[in-house]
Amino acid sequence: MSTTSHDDGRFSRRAFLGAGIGGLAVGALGGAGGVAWAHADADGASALPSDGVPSTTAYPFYGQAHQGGIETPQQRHAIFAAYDLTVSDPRSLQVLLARWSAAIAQFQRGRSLGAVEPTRDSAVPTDTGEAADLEPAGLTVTIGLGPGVFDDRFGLADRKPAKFAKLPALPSDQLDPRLTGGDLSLQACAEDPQVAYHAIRNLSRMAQGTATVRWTVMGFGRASAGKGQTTPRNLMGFKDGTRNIKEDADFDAFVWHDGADQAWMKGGTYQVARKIQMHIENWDSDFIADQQSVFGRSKQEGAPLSGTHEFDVPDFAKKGSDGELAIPATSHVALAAHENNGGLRILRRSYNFTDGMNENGQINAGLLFVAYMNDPAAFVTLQTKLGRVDQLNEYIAHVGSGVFAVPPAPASGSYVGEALFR
Ligand SMILES: C=CC1=C(C)c2cc3[nH]c(cc4nc(cc5[nH]c(cc1n2)c(C)c5CCC(=O)O)C(CCC(=O)O)=C4C)c(C)c3C=C
Ligand SMILES: [Fe+2]
Repeated sequence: MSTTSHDDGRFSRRAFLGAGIGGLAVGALGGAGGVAWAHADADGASALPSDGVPSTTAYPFYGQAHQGGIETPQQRHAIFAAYDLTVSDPRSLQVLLARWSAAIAQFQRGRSLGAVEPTRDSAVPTDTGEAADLEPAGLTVTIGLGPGVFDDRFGLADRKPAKFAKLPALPSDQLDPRLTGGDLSLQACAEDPQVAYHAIRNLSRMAQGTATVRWTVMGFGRASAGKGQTTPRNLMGFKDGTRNIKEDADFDAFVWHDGADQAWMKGGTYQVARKIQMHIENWDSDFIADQQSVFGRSKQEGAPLSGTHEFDVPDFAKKGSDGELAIPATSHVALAAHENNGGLRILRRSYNFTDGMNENGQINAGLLFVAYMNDPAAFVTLQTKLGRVDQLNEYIAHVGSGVFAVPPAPASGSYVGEALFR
């Protein structure tokens, strides 16, 4: 009996996919052999890496050392939103942070804000309802405070952490002002995109009269790996996140704020978000040797060009038989590696995004690069170097940008950032 079709001759979805890859596609390519995906199962059907958390997972919001969505195993989907505050009194900001915190605690438990179907005919539903029958899906919503929170509007200037400021102009920046900055940020991540969407939609609704959405990015697939997770691929087809921060000791050293200059930030961190457009058509027409040179890694395995396996430690001094460095000095990893940056490291928690096609029919897609670190200067140092000479620059453009201070998680009954106002 065939393992790829039903007895009645109907094709199963798996069989259809198998035929597409092994049959139809091969025919269309004039007989070129297909390559089995790393996770293909016995009958050739593609099985996705199964390292997402179960949909019933509900992460606690209160009483944690850190907000969720940072060290949390990276969920498959994300929506990032930056907001402008339209008020200028600290009380309104406090109320918004308190209301957001209470709502996020509900959402992370898989609950709605209130009745989806109120009993009174004239009542407007508090919750929009699209997550009513969905599981919590490992939702985390992370709140960040932009540099504007510490300007003269809210009387909080003396609470600004010493290292926190707007990002400076960086080499190769092609920032669109409409996708840049923000007084507040929300990062919603979940295994179900509708759960993340519901959170941002309802939190934005709650902000009416206090804050307006400035820019958003809808991430549809994780493009970084956390501890124990399979390394996913970005839209350039390369494994992304192989050498990410994964150990607790590295989180302590490079991610968590020690609260030394501002006690309210202890256990918090800084978030850098960049919307990075990819010139995908150019990339797709580049030859493989150049693609691998750009990253300094092989495409299929993700190995450093000095080695064989994904997790081999890169040898940046190794030369090939031609006398050239195996990992080019201007490759992305040679420039970004901690070995070549005085030990400096950041946590990457990025997502692929697509905005469809632009008016010229070109694919409008890229990387929602999100990174966490205990000093934003780490990003500035790396991006100053990358922006100058990274081979990758030919294929990308940084179009959106924001930096946010992320307070620790609130105690039970409190709210994110409460200690800032004490
Ligand atoms: C300023 C920091 C970084 C930006 C911006 C950035 C953009 C960016 N990166 C990729 C793809 C890959 N990056 C990889 C490694 C890597 N990238 C950074 C930093 C930035 N990347 C660091 C610190 C590292 C680790 C370097 C190392 O220690 O070896 C990799 C290789 C696999 C991995 O280790 O993750 C890929 C692939 C894209 C596509 C991109 C912008 C669109
Ligand atoms: Fe990178």
